[in-house]
Formats: sequence, structure tokens, C-alpha cells
Amino acid sequence: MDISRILLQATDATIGYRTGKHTCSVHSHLNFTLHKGELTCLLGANGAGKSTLLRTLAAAQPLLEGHITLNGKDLSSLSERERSRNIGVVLTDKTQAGGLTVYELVALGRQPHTGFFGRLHPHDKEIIGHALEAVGIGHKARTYTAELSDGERQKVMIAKALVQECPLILLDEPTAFLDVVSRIEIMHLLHRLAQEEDKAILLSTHDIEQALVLADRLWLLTDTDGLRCGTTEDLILSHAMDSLFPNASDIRFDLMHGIYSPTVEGKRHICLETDDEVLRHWTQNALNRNGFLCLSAADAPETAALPRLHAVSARHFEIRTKGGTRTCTSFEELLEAVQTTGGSRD
Ligand SMILES: Nc1ncnc2c1ncn2[C@@H]1O[C@H](COP(=O)(O)OP(=O)(O)OP(=O)(O)O)[C@@H](O)[C@H]1O
Repeated sequence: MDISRILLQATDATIGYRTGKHTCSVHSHLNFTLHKGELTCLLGANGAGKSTLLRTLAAAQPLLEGHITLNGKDLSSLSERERSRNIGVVLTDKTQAGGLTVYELVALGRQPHTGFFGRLHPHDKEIIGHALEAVGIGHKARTYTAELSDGERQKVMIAKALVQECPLILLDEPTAFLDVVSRIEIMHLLHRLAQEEDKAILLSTHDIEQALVLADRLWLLTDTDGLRCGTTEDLILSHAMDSLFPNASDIRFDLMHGIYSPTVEGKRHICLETDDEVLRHWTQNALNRNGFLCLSAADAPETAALPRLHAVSARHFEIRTKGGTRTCTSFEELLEAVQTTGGSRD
């Protein structure tokens, strides 16, 4: 690991809550680094501690024990102005800025650069305009934020963080309210920003599919293992995704497709033969959902009781059983046919 690329470093950190004399630690002994030029995605089940960690890094709540440094300086020693020049934050708290237009709210993000009176120079206006376009909200610049949808408001808050021009950006579930196109656009934008502007970007998300595609690094947070950090593919192929939801025994991570799906409960077996990998995936999907476990030709026992399905195309399936061969021309017909053929049972 190139230590010159480290922007933020935590050593033996304890995060959690302090109310009066009572301390409630959420995670202890955390050690991690955030790197310039990388998009890191923080994943974990509900209540795993993602927001707590992000809020601690944003200095919105105190670190209970240990050390966090930003560019080698202790995070807690930074003045508010230094923090706002270095850390752009988009948390999930609802903004209380309904009386401001989109432009005015995003312009507030320039405050660390514009001084006390907040006068915008042409350079600032250019940056604001650029950020509004980058998140795709330029056409709403004159709209009051109270009149925006949740997704649009989220884009505005991301634009506000962008105009701060900080080396570190922290975002708590930035794509939570966004439609699929906007989710992909925002994740792409954040990844591009990290790469092209050499920023360290950390975001929490439940959108695992997008995270696996675009995150340079994953942080997996669980009650059982604490925080596991690594390059995305290193973690995936070391089966780390299997333990991301320790309380869910009935879901499994599909390594091939990078998705979680329910464990197949089917007790009926069918031998599936096809050369087409896409067709195999969707045929298996349809059969699993209907209670069948698919065996490949190599794994299937040579017994006449086991039905054999040859998937030629999405319009041509052949099912061979003891009783003969039946041809189906759609998934609808196929699913009806397999219910009557039964499949061999354990
Ligand atoms: N203000 C608080 N005081 C005490 N405990 C809190 C407080 N806020 C959250 N917690 C607790 O901290 C733990 C972690 O919560 P956190 O909100 O960080 O989880 P999360 O991973 O962000 O969850 P989600 O995915 O549901 O947003 C939870 O057990 C929660 O009950």
C-alpha cells in the first residue's frame, strides 16, 4: 500500500454515543485508512453502525477512543473552518432550508472559500453552475428546495458538497431516494470525481449492486467481524460478502452475479443443459423460484427418474422424462410443464 496516498487514518478507534455519564460503544478497535483518488463504499445491515462511523469522521459526533488523522493532523484539533475546507459532508438529516432556492443552498457550500459575507465571484458562480449540471439539477436552480422531491433534494445536497471542493467527501446513503438511472449517474459521478480530482470519497449505501461495480474499495461493517476493508474484488472472491448479513441464514451471495438471493429451498431436482450462460441464469432463476434445484449434466446422476431439461433458446425448451419428450416455446409453458413432470425428490 502506498502510504503517500493515505488521506485519513484511524487507529484503535471506538465509535458510539455518550449521553451524560453513560457511554454506548457501537464499535471498538477500528483501524482503517481512506485513500486519495478512490471511491470507498461502506456496506452493512441496518443498525450496523454506518451512520455512526460517518458522523464520527465528519466530526458531527465525538470519537470515543483512539485517533483519527486527516493529512496527518488530528481530526479533533481542526478548527471548524479547516474542517469545512477539508471535509464535504452529506448526511441523511433532512435539510431545514425550504426557504432557499436550489442555487442559494448550493452556494452556501462555497462559504469556506468566500469568507464571512459570502460574496460570490465569477469563479465561485462557475463552480456552482458546474456542480448543478454535474448532478443533473441545473434546470431547477431557481426552484425553492421545499418544492423538490426527495431525490432532487439529495442531488442538491451532493452539489453543495461538491462546491466545497474538499479533498474528502463523506456521504450517508446518497442514493437512497434516487431512481435507478439517477443512482447509477450519481455513483458514476462520485467515482469520476474521486479519480479525476484525486478526492477520497466514502459513502454508505444499501445499493450493493452499484457498490460492487464502482467502489474501488469496500468497507464491510458487521457486529460479528467489525470493519473489514479491502479492494472490492479481493473481498468478493474471499467470500467476505457471505458474512455481511450474519443474522440472515436464508439468503446467499451469488458470486457469479454479485447479488444476494434467497437460499433455494426446492427439494425437486432437474438436470439443466444449455450452452447459453444467459439462458442458464434465467432458466435457473425461474426453476429455483418454483421449487426446483438445477443440476448440471456433469453433476447429475444417471437415473431415469431425473428429468432433463435442454434449454435451446428462450422460445425452445425440451424436457425429457421417463414418459417421453415435451417441447415448450416459452417460460410460461416450461413452468407449467415442470410442475406436471414433478422432478426427482431427495
Ligand atoms: N443517538 C443515538 N444514541 C444512542 N444510540 C444510537 C443513536 N443513534 C444510533 N444509535 C445506535 O447505534 C447503532 C448503529 O446505528 P447507525 O444509525 O449508525 O446504523 P446504520 O448502519 O447507519 O443503520 P441503517 O442502515 O439502518 O441506517 C444502532 O444500534 C443504533 O440503535
